[in-house]
Amino acid sequence: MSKITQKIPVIVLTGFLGSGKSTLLQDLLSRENGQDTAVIINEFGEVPIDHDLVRVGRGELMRTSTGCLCCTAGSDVRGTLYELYEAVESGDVAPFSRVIIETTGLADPAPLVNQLVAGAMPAMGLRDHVVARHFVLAGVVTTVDIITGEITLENHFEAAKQVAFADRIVLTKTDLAQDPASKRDIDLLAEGLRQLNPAAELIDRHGEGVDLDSLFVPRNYQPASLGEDVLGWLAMDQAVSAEGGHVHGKSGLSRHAARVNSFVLTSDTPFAEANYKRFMEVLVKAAGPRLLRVKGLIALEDAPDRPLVIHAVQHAVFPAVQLEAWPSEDHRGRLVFITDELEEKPVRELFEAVLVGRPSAMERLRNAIGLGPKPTRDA
Ligand SMILES: Nc1nc2c(ncn2[C@@H]2O[C@H](COP(=O)(O)OP(=O)(O)OP(=O)(O)O)[C@@H](O)[C@H]2O)c(=O)[nH]1
Repeated sequence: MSKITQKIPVIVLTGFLGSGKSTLLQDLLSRENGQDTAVIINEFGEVPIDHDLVRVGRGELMRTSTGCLCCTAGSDVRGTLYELYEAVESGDVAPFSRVIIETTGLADPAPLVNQLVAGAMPAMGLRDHVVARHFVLAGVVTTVDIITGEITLENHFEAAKQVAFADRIVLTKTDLAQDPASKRDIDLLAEGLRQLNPAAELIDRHGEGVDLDSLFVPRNYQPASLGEDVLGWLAMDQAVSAEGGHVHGKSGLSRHAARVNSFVLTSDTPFAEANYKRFMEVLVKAAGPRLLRVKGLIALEDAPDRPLVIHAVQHAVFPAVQLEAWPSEDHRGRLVFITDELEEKPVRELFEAVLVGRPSAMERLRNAIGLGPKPTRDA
C-alpha cells in the first residue's frame, strides 16, 4: 500500500529577483511547523547558490535546474515530484506533509501552474498519473520587495505576471521602511498590486501579528478566480507546449528575455576586504538597475574559511552574512550575475582588476568600458 495516503499540497513560491523568496522560505523551514516540508528549488544555471544555503529540517531538498532564465517550462516539475514520491515509497525519505517549489526570480508561473493543475496538461504516462493522484496545487505565494517593487513592476512584465498568478502576495522588506514617507509609498504599491490582482490576499511580511506559517497553509487554488488574463496565459502556454514549443520570444510574454544576461565569476583567491568593497561600490553605482541580481559566496583574506554570503538587488546592496564554514565542497568564491543589457566582459574586467588590487585599473575601467549610467531607451 502507498505510504502517501492523502494528496500532498504543493505551494509555488515565486517573486521577482531578490524579492525575498529564499529568506522567507528559510524562516519558515527553521520553525517547528516548517519541518516536514519538501522543498524544490528551481535555480538557473550550473552554479547553485540557494541550494547550498537553504537548509531543511527533517524535510527533503531537491534542486531542478532550468537552462532558461525566464521560464520554468523545461524544469519538469512533474518529474521531480515523481522522484519525491518514489523516494517516500522506497523509504529513502520520510513522508512530508507539503511541498514548496521556489521558482527562479524571472520565472513565468504559467507552465508550472499548468503542470500542477488537474487536467490542464495531458498526463503523458504513468509518471504523470501518479503525480496527479498524489499531489495538488494548493497556492501561489508571490513576494514583492517594497524597495524595488514599483520600478520592477513597471519594467519587468514577468513580475506583474507573478503577481497576477498569486493567491497570496507577501510584501517583503517592510522592516526597512518605517518612516511616514516610506509608509505612504508602501500604501501606493499595495494599491497597485490590488489593481493587478484584486483576488489575492495581501500580507505584510513584517506586519504585526503576521503568522509566517499561515502564509503557506494549503488552499484551494483556483486560476479561474484570478481573472481572464491568467486564464488566457494558461491557455496560451498549453497551446505552445502542445506544439512542443517554448513561450518566450513568440508571444511577447517574456519580451525581456533577449536583453537579460546571466554569468558567473569565480575566484580561487580570497579578496582583500577593501578591494571587494570597492568592486561592489563601483559596480552598483555605475550599473544600478542594470544589475538585476548579484548573489554568491566570497572569501576574504582575513577569514578564508568563513565565507560571506553576498546579495545585491538592483541598486540595493544587502548586508553580507558571514558563515561559520563553506556550505559545500566547493570553496571557490563565486558571484552569480543576472543583468539587464549589461555584458559579462566589463564586469569580469572590473572583477579581475579588483581581485589583484589595481585601483587605478578600476577607475580606468569604470570610465572606459561602458559601465556608465543606464542609457535611456524606447519603451
Ligand atoms: N531587511 C530585510 N531584508 C530582506 C528581506 N527579505 C529578503 N531580504 C534580503 O534581500 C536579499 C535577497 O533576498 P533573497 O531571499 O535571497 O531573495 P530571492 O527572492 O530568494 O532572490 P533570487 O532567488 O535571486 O530571486 C538578501 O540579502 C536578504 O537578506 C526582508 O524582509 N527584510
